[in-house]
Amino acid sequence: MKKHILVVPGDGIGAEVTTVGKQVLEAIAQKFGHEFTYDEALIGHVAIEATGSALPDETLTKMQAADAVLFGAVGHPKYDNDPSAKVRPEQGLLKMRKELGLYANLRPIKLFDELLDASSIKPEILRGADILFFRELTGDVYFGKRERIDEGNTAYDTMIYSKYEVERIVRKAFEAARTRSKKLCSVDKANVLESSRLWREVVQAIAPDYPDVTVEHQFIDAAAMLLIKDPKRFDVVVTGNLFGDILTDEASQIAGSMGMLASASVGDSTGVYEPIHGSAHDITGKGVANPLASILSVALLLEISFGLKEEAQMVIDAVDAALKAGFRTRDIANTNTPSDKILGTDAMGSQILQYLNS
Ligand SMILES: NC(=O)C1=CN([C@@H]2O[C@H](COP(=O)(O)OP(=O)(O)OC[C@H]3O[C@@H](n4cnc5c(N)ncnc54)[C@H](O)[C@@H]3O)[C@@H](O)[C@H]2O)C=CC1
Ligand SMILES: CC(C)CC(=O)C(=O)O
Ligand SMILES: [Mg+2]
Repeated sequence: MKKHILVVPGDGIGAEVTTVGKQVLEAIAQKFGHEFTYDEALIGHVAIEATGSALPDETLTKMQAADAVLFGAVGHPKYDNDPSAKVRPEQGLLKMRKELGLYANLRPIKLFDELLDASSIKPEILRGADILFFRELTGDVYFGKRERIDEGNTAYDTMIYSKYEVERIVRKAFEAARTRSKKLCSVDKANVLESSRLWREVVQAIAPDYPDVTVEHQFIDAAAMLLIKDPKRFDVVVTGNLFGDILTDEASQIAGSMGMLASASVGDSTGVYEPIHGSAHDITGKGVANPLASILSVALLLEISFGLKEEAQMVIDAVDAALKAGFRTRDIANTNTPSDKILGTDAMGSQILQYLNS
């Protein structure tokens, strides 16, 4: 199979982990006789420095032309601590999602058995947890009107959803629920927010089209609590952009670390595959970032954009094998397990490549 992949490392550890992700793609190409070609493009802080824009036109054009995008992360402490900055790295990410029509962000939360002890949640609560989040990605408060008024002393952001935006993501979630345990949980704040009441109305209207799927509704605050109390009660979860952003960072603790969670952003055109984590300033440049989220994003890319199920499974098996052999990056190491072999980013990548090349 011939495919063209655009690698967009972005900022901070984004560059460190996508380097490994690309090596994994190439190892798969070699093993299975595929011809993958690659290009790179700028986004985020590095793009602002080079061009003045967080998403240069050239990057967007390359994204539109690619068969898939492997994305790292954006963000720089300079902006986090300067609320007045007008051009910001995160604008590049949001614009990319909007321009490419990436309205569905799939975030699988799957705990590898070997990491049962890496989480701060009790193993008996965690064992068997397997959740698929559908986070709406091009609407909500991230895209509504925002403004400073009252001479800068007051600010507002608008949480806004249209029916069609809710319907398309909810239908995707129902379809996925059909292929899993036929349970869908929709998360909103319909006891307070009008946009959430619209969300719930749409879910209720669509539900009869999927009579084989049992639907439950949870308010975001209760859902956040239940996720930790009893993660196994969830299977497919669908929610808005903001709630999905927050809930999935929380859910990363079910999988052991932010460094374990991959995602697929899909919709109207090229799919973008990205870890759920950010640029992680606190560990940038130290060579300790966990590359497994990027590697598992490669597995999603292979399966979803290219339909290469066997290749995707081999990547997951490689991650499983490395964990079974006791290899850990710092974030998933258990200080009580002396047999853990703690590796840096590249060395963990090498373990995965060794498996794929064997
Ligand atoms: N998709 C994106 O590009 C995202 C960008 N950001 C940006 O990233 C910057 C940092 O934001 P934070 O709130 O610190 O979130 P973050 O996700 O970058 O980091 C949160 C914590 O998780 C750890 N962590 C994250 N990824 C890891 C990995 N692969 N291996 C080991 N540990 C890992 C970090 O060291 C940090 O302690 C900000 O500028 C923010 O705006 C944040 C989230 C998503
Ligand atoms: C930086 C945000 C715009 C994105 C984010 O936190 C995410 O997509 O998980
Ligand atoms: Mg986030």
